[in-house]
Amino acid sequence: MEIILASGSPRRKMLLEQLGLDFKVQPSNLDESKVEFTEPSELVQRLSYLKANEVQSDQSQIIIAADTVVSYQDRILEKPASKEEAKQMLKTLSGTTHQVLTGITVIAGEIVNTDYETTNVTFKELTEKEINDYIATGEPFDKAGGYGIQSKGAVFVKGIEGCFYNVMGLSLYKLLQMIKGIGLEIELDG
Ligand SMILES: Cc1cn([C@H]2C[C@H](O)[C@@H](COP(=O)(O)OP(=O)(O)OP(=O)(O)O)O2)c(=O)[nH]c1=O
Repeated sequence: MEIILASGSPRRKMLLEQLGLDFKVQPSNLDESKVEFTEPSELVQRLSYLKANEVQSDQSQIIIAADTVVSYQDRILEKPASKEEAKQMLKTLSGTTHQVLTGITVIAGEIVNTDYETTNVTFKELTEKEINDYIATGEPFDKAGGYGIQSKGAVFVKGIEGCFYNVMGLSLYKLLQMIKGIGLEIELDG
């Protein structure tokens, strides 16, 4: 069966490559702003499903899609659209613990499996200069919450509770569980 990663995220591609799987990348064109939700977990699951569903063109494919948001108290932080927004996000996250939620959908023919994973991330107190310097690296703009734990944003992270790869955008543990959950065997290359 052909495996398709329905994502334009270079991190998700890298993570899936880590498993040695043979797959194609086909990002979805979903307009993420139109989706209604009550809980962040509902949002990420729904978006992952809609992305996967949009890309599926053939019953013989296995489609994998995901969506990541940062949640702090009653706010949802997606990708910052401007320097100002990135600054506000990083100020919000400074010295606190927030949640990173990633919804994952696996579709194989008519079988659909959607689930999500949460990781708690604790940031150190950030100074104005640290925030400005970090924004100047350009890193925040394609990442939920305005930081990347896998790159320079790592220096802000005091600790995490849960799966690291979930913060990067795709928990490999969860994905494998979900693939097995729908009765598929994935062979990891030796
Ligand atoms: C919090 C955090 C997020 N991210 C990234 C993962 C996701 O790529 C991105 C959240 O945006 P998403 O909308 O989940 O994904 P995307 O737009 O990059 O790609 P696609 O919709 O095509 O699948 O934030 C990191 O890389 N590191 C981090 O520490």
